[in-house]
Formats: sequence, structure tokens, C-alpha cells
Amino acid sequence: MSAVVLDSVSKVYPGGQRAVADLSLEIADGEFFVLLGPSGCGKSTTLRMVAGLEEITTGGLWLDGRLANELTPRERNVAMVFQNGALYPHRTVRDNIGFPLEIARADQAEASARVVEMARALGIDPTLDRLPGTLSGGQRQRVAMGRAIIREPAVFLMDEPLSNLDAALRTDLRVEIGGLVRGLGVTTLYVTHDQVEALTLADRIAVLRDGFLEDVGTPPQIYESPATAFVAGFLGAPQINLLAAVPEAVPGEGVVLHLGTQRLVIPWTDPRAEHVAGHHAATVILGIRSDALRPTGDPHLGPVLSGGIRTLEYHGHEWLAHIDAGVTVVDAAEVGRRVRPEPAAAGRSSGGMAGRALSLLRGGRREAAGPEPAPHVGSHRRAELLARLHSRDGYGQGSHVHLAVDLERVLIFGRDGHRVDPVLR
Ligand SMILES: Nc1ncnc2c1ncn2[C@@H]1O[C@H](COP(=O)(O)OP(=O)(O)OP(=O)(O)O)[C@@H](O)[C@H]1O
Repeated sequence: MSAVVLDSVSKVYPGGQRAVADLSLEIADGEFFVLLGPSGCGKSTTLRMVAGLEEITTGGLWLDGRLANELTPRERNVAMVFQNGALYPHRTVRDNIGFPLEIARADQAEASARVVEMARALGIDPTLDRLPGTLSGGQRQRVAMGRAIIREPAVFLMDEPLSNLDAALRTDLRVEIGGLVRGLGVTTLYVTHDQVEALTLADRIAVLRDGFLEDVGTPPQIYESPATAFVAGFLGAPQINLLAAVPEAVPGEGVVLHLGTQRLVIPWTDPRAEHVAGHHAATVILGIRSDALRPTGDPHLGPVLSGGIRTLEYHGHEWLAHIDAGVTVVDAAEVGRRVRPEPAAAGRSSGGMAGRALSLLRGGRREAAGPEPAPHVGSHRRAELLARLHSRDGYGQGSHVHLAVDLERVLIFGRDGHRVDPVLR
């Protein structure tokens, strides 16, 4: 077992592509640590640097208190499981699982007993004499896991091990991996872009974006109290409502947040009020999860947002209301982005509501015509607010709805996407 420490680690690929930027993480001995983020954010590169498959450009990697930058993959005593299992196709399941023991020249009788034991633990003992090509995706991943576990490494490195499996199998194997790895107590670094995997498996999660660390914390910390609007937008389904608002500090009342013609008030007794007051007359971003909005009959009782239902979607256990509320939606993917989008992703329309939000977030500054791509601020969503309704309750398309806002759960971010109030970790 081993602690893993990354100290200001950066990776620039030949050709100048910077994949990881100044990343510092401390992963405790025995911790199940998940690297989460969208495609291209540098998760796999980070994992491969820890494995020794990719050179570290600058910074230090420490494994069990030892500087490991120059160690070979074998010297690091880590085991990696890839997305596709990566098994030897001409070797049986038995030989694939036993391969690390064969390399280590372990006692043959003892090795074969351990292989059988491992296969039993993973529920693949009936397949021991089959070739990988005859296995299902889930069975192949179990074999890959078995091969990684059997050598009792100091660190497990898993790169999206479930992403090629169908949803049901993914859930099953997710539970199994969680149980198995926890049982072994081996430090695990697990890469995924799937928030459910991250939230369910991790002791702690680090969220990466464009190679930078956005946030790190336990699943409840990251979900309930994200450090940035990007993280708030990345976690949770349906996606959090991110709305542009202009704060106005009003003595005796609180900080009034103007959202178009609507308003919410953070009373002075709320510790966030003084922080958001510092953004007086600037633009802030409110993060309101759909379950922090509850239909109410009385628009004058407590904080309320109102709007017209554009669409009602039936989701079985609930209805999802898409509501036009005359508010400006902010695109989580672009707020506070430090890296310019690739040319293909740039140049999307910034007109209409998106354009208004963009100009709000830039303090009304007009975008100069020039080579800099315009960050996309706006929404792909069909309406401005998403709210959950437990029943249809007489609502339909075009109905006017008042939504009581659970103010305690509203997150407030500055225009740079960072929380205005201190983020406790
Ligand atoms: N060998 C390479 N040479 C040059 N650039 C690379 C190389 N490998 C990755 N990159 C770039 O580095 C960035 C990070 O890639 P990486 O594979 O680490 O991201 P990721 O978060 O794991 O993405 P995904 O979820 O799609 O696998 C991307 O912009 C990618 O194009």
C-alpha cells in the first residue's frame, strides 16, 4: 500500500499540447480516489504519469514517500486496468490472471491456487479455460481486474474500466469493484467521466478541466458545496440551474439578487450576504438545483421564482418542468474557462439570450472582432429553469408556476465561476 502525492505536476506533450497543468494532489494510503472530468481534461494523462507510462514534464510524483519520477513502471509497483481490459488474446483466462505471478516466478502450485481463488472471488471461475475472445465485456473486465489484483500492487490505477459495458452490467460491476477494492484496502486512483461512478465509488473526487484542478473533496462536499460553477454543472442530473443575477446591497433588507424582472433576497443574517455584497452591481451566477425548487401556491411567501411551463417531461417517478422565467442562463462549460476552446468548438452563436448572458458576464464589454474565439455562454437547454414536480398536479404546457426557492441551498458564484463565499473542505 502506498500514498500517492502529485506536487505541481504538469504534462506538455511533444508538439506543445499541455494536458495537465500544475496539478497537486495528496492521495492517502488506502484511499479510493476518483479523477473526474470531461473528455480531454487530462485524467488519463495523469494516471499514465503515475503508472510511469508517460513522462512527467515538470513537478514531482511521490509514491510511498519516495520520489518516483524516474522509476520504471515495474519499480513503482502499480497495476493498471484499462477501458478495454487489454488481455492477451491467445492466453486463457487462467493464464491471463496468472501472468503477473508467472513474471514474478512465483511457486507454480501456489500461483494456480491463487488464480482459482481470484476467479472465484470475481465470479468468473467457470471461464478459466476460455480465451478472452469468447467472453462478454463484463467478464473480460473481471479478468483484467483479477490480473491487476493478484499481484497485490501498492496502487491500483483504473482508467474508465466500466465505460465499455452496458448500463446494467456497469452498475453491477461498479458495486463489485467498490466492495473488492475496499476489502483489499489498496490505494486506488480511478478515472471516469461518469459522475455517478465518481459519487458512488470515491472517498474523494478531484474534478479536472482543461488540465487544471477545479475542485477536490468528498462526494457530498463536491455535490453540495462545489468550489466552482463548472463543478456544480458537471455533477447532478438534471443539470443544476445556473442563472445570471445582479446583486444590490440594500440596507435593512439584505442583498437583492436581480434576475431579469425577478428578485431573490439574501438577508443580512445569512453569512453569504456580506460576500455577495462585495459583488454589488456586478454579475454573479446563482446555482439552483432543480430539487431546491418546489411549486407553491403563494408567490408572496418566501423566496419565489415564477415562470411559464414550456414543456413537461414524464420521468416515471417525477415530472421535469422546463420553465421560461425571463432569466439568463449561464453555460457551466464556459464559465471561468482558462483555456480557449478548440477552433471547432468556438464560433458558435453568441446572439440572443446567450449573447446577453455573455455581455452580462463580461460586464457589458463588447466582444472585439478578432482571432480570439468567443466563449459560449448560454444554454443548450430548451428553457431557462428546470424544476421537479412530484405529480402533474394540474400543470400543463403554458401553465404559470411559482417555485419556492430553498435559499439555503442556492450556490453563489462570481463571474469568474468561483464561489463568492468560503468553500470549506
Ligand atoms: N500522446 C499525445 N500527444 C499529444 N496530445 C495528447 C496525447 N495524449 C493526450 N493528448 C491530449 O492531452 C489532453 C488530455 O488528454 P487525456 O487523454 O489525458 O484526457 P482525458 O481526460 O483522459 O480524456 P478522455 O476521457 O477522452 O480519455 C487532450 O487534449 C489530448 O488531446
